[in-house]
Parts: sequence; structure tokens; C-alpha cells
Amino acid sequence: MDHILIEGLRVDTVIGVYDWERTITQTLELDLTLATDIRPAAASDDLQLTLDYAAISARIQCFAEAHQFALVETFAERLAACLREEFAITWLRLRLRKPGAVPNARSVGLEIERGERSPTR
Ligand SMILES: Nc1nc2c(c(=O)[nH]1)N=C([C@H](O)[C@@H](O)CO)CN2
Repeated sequence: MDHILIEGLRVDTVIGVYDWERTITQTLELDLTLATDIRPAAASDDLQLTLDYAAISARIQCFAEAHQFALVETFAERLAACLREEFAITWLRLRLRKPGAVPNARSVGLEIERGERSPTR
């Protein structure tokens, strides 16, 4: 299976469990791996036949602006569901980081995988 990658996508959103976090926006950093078969697009040189990483990135920006979750877990789960509904994504891996959330940690966040992987060809 082939993968389309989106790495280091930074989005601003209201997110956090504490009162002070409800009054500000914070930046989340996302890495996505999106399973697809790139061969039809490659054979025809046609964007319509693949996952448009620009359109997906724009949708993620829009999603972040439209929601105000407490937990990064909720953000990740709901975003994964949204992307799978709106794009032809059979499987995805989403890594999400919340920089600066824990002062002495280089990074905190999570990684999820959703959907079914097609058999390896
Ligand atoms: N597993 C999680 N732990 C914590 C979260 C979270 O979303 N998932 N959030 C916080 C706070 O909002 C933190 O980011 C603020 O410093 C704490 N733990």
C-alpha cells in the first residue's frame, strides 16, 4: 500500500482541560500518513485520482478553527472520523503533538491508527 504524507502541519485551536486554556488558542502539530494506491493518479497524472494533500491540510485547518475540545484524544478521534468521511481514506495514522504542554518534556501527544489496511501488494 502506498501512503500520502502530511508532516509538521501546525494548526491553532482552543484546546485544554484547564480554565486558562479555554481563553487562548494553542498550536498543535500533526503528522498524517494516509493509505492510498497512487498508481491510477501516476498513470494519468491526474490530481482527481489521488488524495489531495493540500485540500486535506486545508480541511484540518478548518476543523481546528471550528472546534474547542478539552482533550487531544477527542481532537484526534474526531478529526480522523471527519477525514475518513470526507475523503477516500481507507486507513490513516495520525500523530498529534501539543508543544509546550509539559515544560520539561520535548513533546507530548498521541498517535492513533484508524481504518483497514489493504493487503500488501
Ligand atoms: N492524555 C491527556 N493528558 C492531558 C491532556 C490531554 O488532552 N490528554 N491535557 C492536559 C492539559 O490540557 C495540558 O495540555 C495543559 O498543560 C493535561 N493532560
